[in-house]
Amino acid sequence: MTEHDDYDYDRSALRAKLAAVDELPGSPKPNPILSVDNIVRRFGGVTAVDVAHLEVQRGAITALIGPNGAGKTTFFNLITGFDRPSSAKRMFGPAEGTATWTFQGRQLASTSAFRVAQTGMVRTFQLTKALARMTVIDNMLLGAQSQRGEKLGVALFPFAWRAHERELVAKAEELLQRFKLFEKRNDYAGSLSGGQRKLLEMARALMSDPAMIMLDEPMAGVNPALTQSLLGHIQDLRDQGTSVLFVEHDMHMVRHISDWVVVMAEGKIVAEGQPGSVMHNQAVVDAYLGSHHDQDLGDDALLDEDFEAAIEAEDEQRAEEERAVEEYVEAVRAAEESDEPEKDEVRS
Ligand SMILES: Nc1ncnc2c1ncn2[C@@H]1O[C@H](COP(=O)(O)OP(=O)(O)OP(=O)(O)O)[C@@H](O)[C@H]1O
Repeated sequence: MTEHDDYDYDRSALRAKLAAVDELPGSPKPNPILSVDNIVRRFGGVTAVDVAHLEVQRGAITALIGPNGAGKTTFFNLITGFDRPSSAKRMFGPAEGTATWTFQGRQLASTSAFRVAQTGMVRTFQLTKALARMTVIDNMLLGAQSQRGEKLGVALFPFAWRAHERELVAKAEELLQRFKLFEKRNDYAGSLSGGQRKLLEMARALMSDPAMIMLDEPMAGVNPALTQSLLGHIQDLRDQGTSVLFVEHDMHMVRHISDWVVVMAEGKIVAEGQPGSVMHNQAVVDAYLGSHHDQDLGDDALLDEDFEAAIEAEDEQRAEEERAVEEYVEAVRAAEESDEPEKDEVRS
């Protein structure tokens, strides 16, 4: 949770400010928590992300939408340190802009996922195989680790370390109660339903009191009974001081809870605006229609080739993501080990 004085706890005041923002790609915000410039990511011949400028308003629930393959997940991976931008392409003359992004005024380019989380920008990530084999409570404690390094003294004094551990378990249990997962605390995370996994991913991210939480498709696979409570949780987070950036295909959710919508297509930001108006924007209509009409559906050979390439890219993407999450978990564990006093020391 952020302690910034300039956080708009009053949502109508926030919306009034956003109503005055130009509905144009890259438009400046009155109080940005995140600002991104010149971020490009290519996979072979595909330019997955090519964002010239984007500002995300502090205190807002911002939705990032766009057709399949628009680059939303890749963009998330880049700014959270789970992926690296492609190096700037040298043209004749000066280099093409260098990727830079700042979060709460801190430069984050070339920062590892673990360090990014320590700055307060925390994303949810799916349960990889290793995480699925851990219990629910252990998943929660893992979520707290990005914060531990900052607690000076905890690493040095065993009594402080023990008290801190107790504090973390209490906090984890409180969050599990809030997300109705307490009864599952000792179950393997892999045994949870799709909706419960989403709740765990969110609860885990909240262990470090992030200033901004980033949710990748929070509604995917969630049954209707849980939808309402998830929406409620997200709005509560905002009201209590956490800015929210989320990727979602479910337009009902986007309209229902977001204060601002950013639209991506073919790697670029093509529109921004308030949820009630942005979908009428011509660039958005074109992006969504274009995504279904740009293939020659009569050419079976082309279709097969495209299909195979798409499947391959998806497999590669999944494997990359799994690798990045495992790397993150390793970094967390290494930090944990260096924090943890020797067992003898703890007993003494
Ligand atoms: N690791 C990878 N290897 C190859 N291509 C990739 C990889 N990751 C992403 N891509 C490609 O980059 C483009 C953008 O993908 P991305 O998943 O970021 O889009 P998206 O907007 O999140 O899509 P969706 O809404 O379908 O999840 C796609 O063409 C995708 O195939």
